[in-house]
Amino acid sequence: MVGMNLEEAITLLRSASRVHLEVEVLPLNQANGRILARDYKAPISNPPFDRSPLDGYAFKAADSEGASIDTPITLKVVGEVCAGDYFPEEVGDKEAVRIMTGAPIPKGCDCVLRQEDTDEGEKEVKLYKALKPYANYCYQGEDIQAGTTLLQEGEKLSPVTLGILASMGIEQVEVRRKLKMGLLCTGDELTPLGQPLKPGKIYNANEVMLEAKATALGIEVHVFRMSEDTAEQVAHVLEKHWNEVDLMVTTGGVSVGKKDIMHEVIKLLEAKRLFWRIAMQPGTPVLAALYRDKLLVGLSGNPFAALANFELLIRPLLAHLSGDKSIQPLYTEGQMASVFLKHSPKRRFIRASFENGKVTLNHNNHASGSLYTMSLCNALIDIPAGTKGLEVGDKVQVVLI
Ligand SMILES: Nc1nc2c(c(=O)[nH]1)N[C@H]1C(S)=C(S)[C@@H](COP(=O)(O)OP(=O)(O)OC[C@H]3O[C@@H](n4cnc5c(N)ncnc54)[C@H](O)[C@@H]3O)O[C@H]1N2
Ligand code: MOO
Repeated sequence: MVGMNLEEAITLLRSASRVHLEVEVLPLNQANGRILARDYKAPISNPPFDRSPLDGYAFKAADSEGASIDTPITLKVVGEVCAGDYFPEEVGDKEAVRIMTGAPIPKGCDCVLRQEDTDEGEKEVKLYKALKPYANYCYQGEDIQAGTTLLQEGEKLSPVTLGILASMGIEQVEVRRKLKMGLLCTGDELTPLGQPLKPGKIYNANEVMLEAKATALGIEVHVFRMSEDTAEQVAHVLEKHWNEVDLMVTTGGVSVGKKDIMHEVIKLLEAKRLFWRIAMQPGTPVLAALYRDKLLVGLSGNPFAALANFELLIRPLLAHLSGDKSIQPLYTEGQMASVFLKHSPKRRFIRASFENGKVTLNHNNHASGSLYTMSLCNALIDIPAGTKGLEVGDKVQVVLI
């Protein structure tokens, strides 16, 4: 079998390079999706005070004993408290305070009766229901106790965790800076968007696709271009921008043809080649090297192969380097709802749709140069080497993408 096992390649890349993501301090509204650089403890309790969960009346539960529709109990209303206010005095026996949802429960009260169970009186209130102590009573700190470890270093911030930090009055967070990935698409045939196609030329599909893919994973993508497709020019561009990124990904020029210049680029840079070729199809001819402690990974130029290389090899690497485990590829099991007749002498990944455990092939075009048929797909089927074909009902491993 030509090439390294995919999992071994991932392990090798992960262990070959180390990046240091410095700490940044960001306001909460810019920190969604970032990785925390330290633990966060609760500086205050939440709620910060005992509060009412209802609009009604607060009083001592003992004063409502025996109250019912037929035998109401009357209490004197000594004041009113809305959310945002507080009632400054202690409430005495046989007294009640008109209280709104979210308002602090005044001293001397141990329950809240909803206004629907009263006559909603202003000066006096008739209670139609007896309450037990601490009925309808939200305790200080029942959500979060001051001092609790809320979030831990390495956690990824989400809208919910940002909301929790905000509820604690925390304005800014210490997070790791984003991982920076350089992206350079090689190939003389590539025509920038907006320019007419000359004979033999094509538009650059990989650049925008991989930039969008990596950006969606929370990576800061730096796109580089070269003026001519020569090993010298590519080596020059990579060298020039090497310090701006944490790893560099290229596409094209990794196979065996005359213009497969990435092999020469590695030599010119005097980078250490880690491997060439992975035992997978598409995307076999991946080339990886280490240069000044950073990785250079050259993906196949064929757009579907570049996508498969990105999802299966680059994505686990980005998860490792960025510290964001949530961007790991998601493997699951599915059952074939279509047939795939081809023999797979190599480990093969084919595009498919995965829904409710069923794996469907939408078409027969699996060519690594065809991207269009990928547009309806959300998964890759991982077909082990030596598989004769897939029948309806066969169990398969799928990678969700
Ligand atoms: N004699 C052999 N020829 C090939 C072999 C082999 O083993 N022996 N391997 C084939 C396989 S498999 C693949 S995959 C390709 C990989 O080639 P490269 O990674 O070197 O890529 P290129 O040759 O530069 O391009 C391949 C294909 O993709 C198009 N392309 C390139 N870049 C882009 C882009 N940014 N956007 C859209 N399309 C792109 C390019 O025009 C070519 O058609 O090699 C096989 N050959
Ligand atoms: O490895 Mo290539 O991507 O099969 O076409």
